[in-house]
Amino acid sequence: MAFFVLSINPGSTSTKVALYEDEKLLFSRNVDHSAEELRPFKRIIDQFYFRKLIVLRILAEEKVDLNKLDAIVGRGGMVKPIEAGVYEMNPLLHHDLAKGIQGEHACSLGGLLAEALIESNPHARAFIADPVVVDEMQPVARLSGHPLFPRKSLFHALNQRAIGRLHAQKIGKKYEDLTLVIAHLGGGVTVGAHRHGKVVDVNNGIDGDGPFSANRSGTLPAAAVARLCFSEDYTLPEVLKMISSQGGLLAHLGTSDLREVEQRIETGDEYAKLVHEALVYNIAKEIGAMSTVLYGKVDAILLTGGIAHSQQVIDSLMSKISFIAPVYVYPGEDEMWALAMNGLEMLRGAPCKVYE
Ligand SMILES: Nc1ncnc2c1ncn2[C@@H]1O[C@H](COP(=O)(O)OP(=O)(O)OP(=O)(O)O)[C@@H](O)[C@H]1O
Ligand SMILES: CCCC(=O)O
Repeated sequence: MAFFVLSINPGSTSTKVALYEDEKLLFSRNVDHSAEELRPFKRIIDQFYFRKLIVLRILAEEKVDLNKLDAIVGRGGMVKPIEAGVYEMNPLLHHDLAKGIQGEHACSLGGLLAEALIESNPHARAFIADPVVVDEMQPVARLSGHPLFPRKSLFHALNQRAIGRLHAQKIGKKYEDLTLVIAHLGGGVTVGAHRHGKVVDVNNGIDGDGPFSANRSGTLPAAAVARLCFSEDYTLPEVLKMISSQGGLLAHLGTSDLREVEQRIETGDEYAKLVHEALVYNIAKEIGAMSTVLYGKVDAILLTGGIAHSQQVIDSLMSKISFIAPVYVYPGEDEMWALAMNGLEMLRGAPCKVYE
């Protein structure tokens, strides 16, 4: 008997939905959200009905009967630090996703949407898989320069691991046997040091750590941020938004769409060109840093995420990092497939992890 599994992936700039019949993709849809469209929502949890309507509209257009689904797997979520794996929705997981106990991120809506959409279908199951809070960091990587501010593992765990596995499969090896630097270049940018199947260090993509991205600030000069916080010109939510959703390309150029930035460069916009160069420069620096975490013994550098579609970014990155290790480009992401396959494994009887 075939299983029907729906994947839902709310990203910071998009909502992606895909349906699989066992391993076969039936459809995949992506709806982009402009910064203007998302601006009215004070908190990400406030986007729940907006995103739910988008998913329902896609399902109606694709003529999908919710009662025919066996599982929905949502990307998750800012819950407790947990090991990699698949977790079935339960009341505690619902609570922690809705509250965003480690902060706000669009992906927290994934599990909540999965759960809400199976409400009228008692035979279906709702899961999250390899959430952004997967934490395998080595002890030395957890220390920042002050004990009050330990470094946290918050990254594109699902896609980084899926691309690591895909690459290993392509070269006929096991992911667990490789050392890889994997850079996810999307709405957020995270660069992970993967040592034999564990992500031993990674920049925290959302809290102001590492390169800036489409809409995140990345690392900022700490003292300048502290002064701004006490200037009384900004509230805490405003400063947090600056860091996690209104920084990067968006703050510099008023758009989080790299395609638009590249069009502006073509029309001679010098500032857009400088920001584009700075984007690449900072990503390259982080890749260099993660290569030292692996003592320079890097089997490959893998570039993935929406920004990896840009030939301009790839060419410019290559010139800075190809001396480290062979570079492979996997544009976009394999998250939809990874979500569905994780759900399928559970339906076929694999043990599911319990969030507690
Ligand atoms: N063909 C392309 N050329 C250049 N840039 C692109 C292309 N396609 C997408 N992008 C850029 O990629 C970024 C979005 O990447 P992506 O879709 O991976 O983000 P997301 O899924 O919303 O968030 P995240 O990846 O952090 O979960 C945007 O800046 C977008 O303009
Ligand atoms: C917290 C996951 C990484 C990102 O979206 O930047």
